[in-house]
Amino acid sequence: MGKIIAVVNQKGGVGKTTTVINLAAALVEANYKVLIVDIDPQGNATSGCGLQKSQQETIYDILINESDIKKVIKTSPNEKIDIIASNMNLAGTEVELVNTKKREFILKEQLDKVKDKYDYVFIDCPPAVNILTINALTAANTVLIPMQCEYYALEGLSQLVQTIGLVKKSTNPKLVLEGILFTMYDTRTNLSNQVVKEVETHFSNHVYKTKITRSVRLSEAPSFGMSCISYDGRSKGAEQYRQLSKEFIERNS
Ligand SMILES: Nc1ncnc2c1ncn2[C@@H]1O[C@H](COP(=O)(O)OP(=O)(O)OP(=O)(O)O)[C@@H](O)[C@H]1O
Repeated sequence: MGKIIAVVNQKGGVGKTTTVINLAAALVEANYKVLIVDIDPQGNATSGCGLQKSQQETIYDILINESDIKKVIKTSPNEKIDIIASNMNLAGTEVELVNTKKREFILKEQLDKVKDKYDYVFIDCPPAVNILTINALTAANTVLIPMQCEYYALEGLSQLVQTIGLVKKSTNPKLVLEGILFTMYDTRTNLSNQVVKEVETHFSNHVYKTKITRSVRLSEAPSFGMSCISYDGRSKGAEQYRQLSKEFIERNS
């Protein structure tokens, strides 16, 4: 099948990487084949999966040096998730690709060579709308948006929807929304509940019923280079991402 999902939000620190790693880990636990593509120069998905950022070849080599994508794929030591690593080399891509023709399509052309080996491919995007994010949105079938329950998140969401609209008009007409996931959710605050209500009014079918609350285990796991599912499989964070994976699968079946 090889469905490609770009995990996107131009706002930083909203839980993109945490969602990519833990949703992927929950799907692998349920016997699905998953590839993570780290396209963020911060390389947090790379280190969070227990891989060194100083890999010999990374997504940079795929985008800039036309390296063979099959040779760049590594496997995370704990969860056995396939992953294409990233590091700071990627930070200059915008400038390096400036004279490259069809530069928005590089990732798509490369992923087309391997996607059918997987059930799902998740692309962890940087917190910006730049050539890396546009490559991800051009390669993707769908967009998954993690968001926090903050007032400004609503503004950010409408900007993101506009960006998706622009990509649909230019490089990827078939791109659709996979879902909106509330992260670091706090049921006790009125603001959280108001933001959820507002988003559900506009995107009712697309908002995941599963909400990810704040959890210490989820924030600790990356420093051990593993998902929360591997780090503490019985924790609340692990259970919530398993629940999300079930909802994700149901929607995709
Ligand atoms: N549910 C949660 N509970 C507690 N901490 C969380 C939760 N989700 C994410 N975090 C923490 O919040 C921080 C930001 O999360 P994360 O790196 O996943 O966001 P991001 O959107 O990928 O960030 P960036 O935009 O910088 O790439 C990290 O320190 C992470 O461990």
